Amino acid sequence: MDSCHHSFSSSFSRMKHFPRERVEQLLESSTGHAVICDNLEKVYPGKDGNPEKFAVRGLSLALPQGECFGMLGPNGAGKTTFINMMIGLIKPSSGTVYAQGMDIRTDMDMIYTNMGVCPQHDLLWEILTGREHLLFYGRLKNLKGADLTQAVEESLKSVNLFHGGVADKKAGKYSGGMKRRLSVAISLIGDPKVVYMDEPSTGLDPSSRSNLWNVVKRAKQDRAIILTTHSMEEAEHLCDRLGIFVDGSLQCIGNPKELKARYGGSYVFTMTTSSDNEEEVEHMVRRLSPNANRIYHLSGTQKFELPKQEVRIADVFQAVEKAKSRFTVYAWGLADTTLEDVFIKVAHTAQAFNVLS
Ligand SMILES: Nc1ncnc2c1ncn2[C@@H]1O[C@H](COP(=O)(O)OP(=O)(O)OP(=O)(O)O)[C@@H](O)[C@H]1O
Repeated sequence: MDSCHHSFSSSFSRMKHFPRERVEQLLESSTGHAVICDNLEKVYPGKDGNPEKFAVRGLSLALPQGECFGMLGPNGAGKTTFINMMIGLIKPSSGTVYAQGMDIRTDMDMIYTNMGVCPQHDLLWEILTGREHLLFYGRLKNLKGADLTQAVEESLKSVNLFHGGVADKKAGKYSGGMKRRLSVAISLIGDPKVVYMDEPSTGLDPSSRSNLWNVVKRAKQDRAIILTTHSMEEAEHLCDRLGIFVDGSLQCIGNPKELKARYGGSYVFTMTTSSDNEEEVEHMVRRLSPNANRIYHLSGTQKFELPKQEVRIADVFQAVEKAKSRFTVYAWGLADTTLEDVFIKVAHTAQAFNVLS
């Protein structure tokens, strides 16, 4: 699917599904799309007088091998429902997914041999060691004998659970970070070509998280990874493309840079002075950018959004230098849009639109 082909206004419309010929073309193409979602839908039946719930509304997406695709979205957007359909835990209401060309409606048994899952909460046996977990899951992936032993050793080394005998300690004794790394290792054993990871680094300290990111980065070279996350930092670090999922549909797709360029149309300018100079600061900002929008104001500290097409960074620096010669500036800053700003903007605007419609 083309990246970020939506304009902001049209992003509210539902993602169009692929025409049948396009799906067939993708399935046959030699470029090898690891995952193709074709107009996938899930409607939960209404219960106790509540109306039915459209959790996923006609989602179409194609992922090439070697790509890590990130799903961002507010709580309840439908990400888990989407992943649960792809891993065969629940059946779609309509549409389907092809993983490595195999259909989840008919070939799930075959798909399992080539698929890895790292669930949101670690599903480990307290009394089994890390090595035993990997041996078990390796056998499920049809590994045997020397191949199995080698795959387990490599896997333990890749997630840093090999040295010092940790591999042979019971998982019940592992720290949170070690359990998470083991879950990721389990999802990657047997070299699956499609891997789903649900919030892989939630709850990890910064150093364990960075270790885990390295594992994921190495792993994505020759497979497709779909991960959900609430961490913008993680999304930016790991994902080649991101989709922002709101109320059952993808509102936009693109790489982090594209999304920021498309949706982050403003700089954020902050300045702290004494309260007596606040008005002067506001005048200065208005002269720089007539359509500036004050978004924060508290005892001398003010924050403005400056539309990018109106301001030149050099002019901002010049204006600040001038201001400094007239009154005391305690602190100031100019920041570009962050992925978090993009997420909040897209999610809020789409939710507001859905409420109105
Ligand atoms: N079995 C069910 N029956 C009815 N409604 C459901 C069921 N499971 C989920 N839902 C509803 O479908 C919507 C999507 O839920 P889902 O768990 O997929 O969201 P999510 O994006 O994964 O959220 P989170 O980020 O909190 O994990 C929610 O409104 C939820 O209440």
